[in-house]
Amino acid sequence: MGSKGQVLAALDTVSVNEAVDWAHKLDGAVAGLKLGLEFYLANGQLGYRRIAATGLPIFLDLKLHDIPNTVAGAVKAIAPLQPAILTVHAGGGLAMMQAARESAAENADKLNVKRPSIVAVTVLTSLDDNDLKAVGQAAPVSDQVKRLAALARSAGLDGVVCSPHEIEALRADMGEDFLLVVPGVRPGGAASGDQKRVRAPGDAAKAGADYLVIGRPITQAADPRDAASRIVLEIGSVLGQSGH
Ligand SMILES: O=c1ccn([C@@H]2O[C@H](COP(=O)(O)O)[C@@H](O)[C@H]2O)c(=O)[nH]1
Repeated sequence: MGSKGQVLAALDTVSVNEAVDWAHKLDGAVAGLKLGLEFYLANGQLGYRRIAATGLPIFLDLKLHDIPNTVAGAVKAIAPLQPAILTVHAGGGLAMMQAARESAAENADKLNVKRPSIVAVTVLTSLDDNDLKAVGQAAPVSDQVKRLAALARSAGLDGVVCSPHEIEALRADMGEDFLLVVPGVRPGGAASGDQKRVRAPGDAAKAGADYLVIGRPITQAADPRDAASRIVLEIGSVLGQSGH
C-alpha cells in the first residue's frame, strides 16, 4: 500500500469460504482486500482473521456512525485486528471523528501495533443530488462532499471515501497527503448497479485516487483474477507504470 491508483477488491459475501477463495485468486493481482458489513456481521473477528491470514492488507469498511463514546469503543474493539484502513461516517460529526482517531491511536499504542488509517465516508456513491434533497440536504453532492472532507481533516482523520466525481476537487483542496479512497469504479461495459456516481478505473486513478475499491466487476466476473489484472493494467497504462 502506498502509491496512487491501487486496487482494493471488495469481498462482499457472507461466506468465509467464498471470501478465502477470492482472496487466494486475487493474491498478487490487487493491493488489498475490503471487508464490509455483510462479511463482518456474518463472520465477526474470526472470519476477519481467516482473510487477514492471506497476508494482504485489509480495508475494514464498517462505516461506524454513533455517539463518540460508542464509536471510540468500537474502534478499541477492532484494534487487535490491525486493519490497514477503517471507515467511519463523516455525518457522525466532528467529535465522533475525533473520538475515532484518538481511540485508534491510543489502542494501537497500548497493543504496540500500527494504527489503522481512519477515513470518513462523505456521501455514499449510491446517492445523487435528488437523494440528498430527499433526506433534507439542499446542497449538491459536490458541496456536501467538500464540506464533510474539510470536517474530517479538522478532526485529524487520514482521508475520506468519495466518489470518482469528486477526486479532482478534493485533491486541489486537501493536497497530496490526504487519502482518497474511491468506490463507484466501473470498467468499460460493467453495470453500474446501485452506484450512481461512477467512473472508469483509469480516469479515477489519473484524477488522483489513492485507492480504488472495486467489488462486483471483479468478484462476479467469470475469472476474478483476470478481471482484476485487466483493471490494474488499465490503471498502469494511464499512470504510465506497470501496475500496483
Ligand atoms: O460510498 C461508498 C462507500 C463504500 N462503498 C463500498 O465499496 C464497494 C463497491 O462495490 P461495487 O460492487 O464495486 O459497487 C462495496 O463494498 C461498498 O460497500 C461504496 O460502494 N460506496
